[in-house]
Amino acid sequence: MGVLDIVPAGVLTGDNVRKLFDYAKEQKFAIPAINVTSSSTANAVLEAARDIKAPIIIQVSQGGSAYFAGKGLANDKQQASIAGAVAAAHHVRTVAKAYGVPVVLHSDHCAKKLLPWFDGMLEADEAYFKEHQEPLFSSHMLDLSEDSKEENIEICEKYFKRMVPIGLWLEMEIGITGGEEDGVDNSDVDNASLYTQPEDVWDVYEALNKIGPNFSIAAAFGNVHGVYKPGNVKLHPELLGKHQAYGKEKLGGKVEQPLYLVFHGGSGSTKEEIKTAVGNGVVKMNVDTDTQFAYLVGIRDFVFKKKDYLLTQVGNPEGADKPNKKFYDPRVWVREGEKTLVERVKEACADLGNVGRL
Ligand SMILES: O=C(CO)COP(=O)(O)O
Ligand SMILES: O=C[C@H](O)COP(=O)(O)O
Ligand SMILES: [Zn+2]
Ligand SMILES: [Zn+2]
Repeated sequence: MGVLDIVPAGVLTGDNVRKLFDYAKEQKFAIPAINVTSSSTANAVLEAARDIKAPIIIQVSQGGSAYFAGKGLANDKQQASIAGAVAAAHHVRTVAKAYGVPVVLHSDHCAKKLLPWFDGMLEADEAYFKEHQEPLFSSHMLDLSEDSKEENIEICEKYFKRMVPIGLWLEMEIGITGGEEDGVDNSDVDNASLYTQPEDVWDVYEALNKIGPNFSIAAAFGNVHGVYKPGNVKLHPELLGKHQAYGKEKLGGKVEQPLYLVFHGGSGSTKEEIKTAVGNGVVKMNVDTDTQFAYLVGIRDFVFKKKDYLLTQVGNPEGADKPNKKFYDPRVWVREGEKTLVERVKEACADLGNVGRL
């Protein structure tokens, strides 16, 4: 039995998202969530998943969404981020089935000041639901981790009540991911906020579970966005086991790992840290910085290697009259970045045990 016996290929919504995460938890693997900024990066992620027969998560950040629509657009009211997220979603929906893999289509961190972006996406989900009986996206993240726990939970409850009837999954953050995300600079937050307490995770679970079961929690265990020199980041994925044990006890011992947990700041993590996290019920690991770098590598190497073919439209070491079109065509040099990105996505899947799962 594999994932395709449980859910179909293409973008998953509603209970299919939970079925996929349940299967992952049961089989002790997790799915990487790769941030994309263009059809090129989205296609490379799908290509990797197809090649290794794995489900995949594609996500857009608020800044990535704006980029998807075009940096030349104004974004003062989040209009570019809304349009870009919707465009990315339609693109992924259109091609995902052709790649033959199940896809969770997700939006990343949304802090309080970015809620108009969330509202715009939710309106697009509701409109899509009216026509297709499912939302446009699979899931969205709310990140009120900078606010008080009470306010964080309250805002999540409010949105989750609107998301449940149309079959949207909610990811929320409690405890803070360090580093930077969408202009929210968390590089100076106090150390305790980087490690969420089991009681706080339970409070979130209890509140949201009253509304529906389709939600996940990004509990902090020292996670930081970005890649820093070794030793700078102290990840404690074993703490996630404590959240699961606390939840199990509160639920009367009936459910072994009641929480769906999300690992932020996946880039730069060791294989061992990733393994421990997955063992403790992480079903999704976000990777952005490492895949950004991977996308550059292929393009960078191509440009360095073919430099003498890229300086003029006509004329290269093979002759002054030789045209260089087949070197500067973006389908050639951007493709080189796609190839190295494909390989990095495959590596993330392998680290998470997400290979040959279809
Ligand atoms: O958590 C992330 C996106 O939400 C990705 O973090 P990294 O850029 O550290 O991989
Ligand atoms: O939040 C972390 C992700 O890496 C998103 O980054 P971004 O806001 O630069 O797109
Ligand atoms: Zn955050
Ligand atoms: Zn993150």
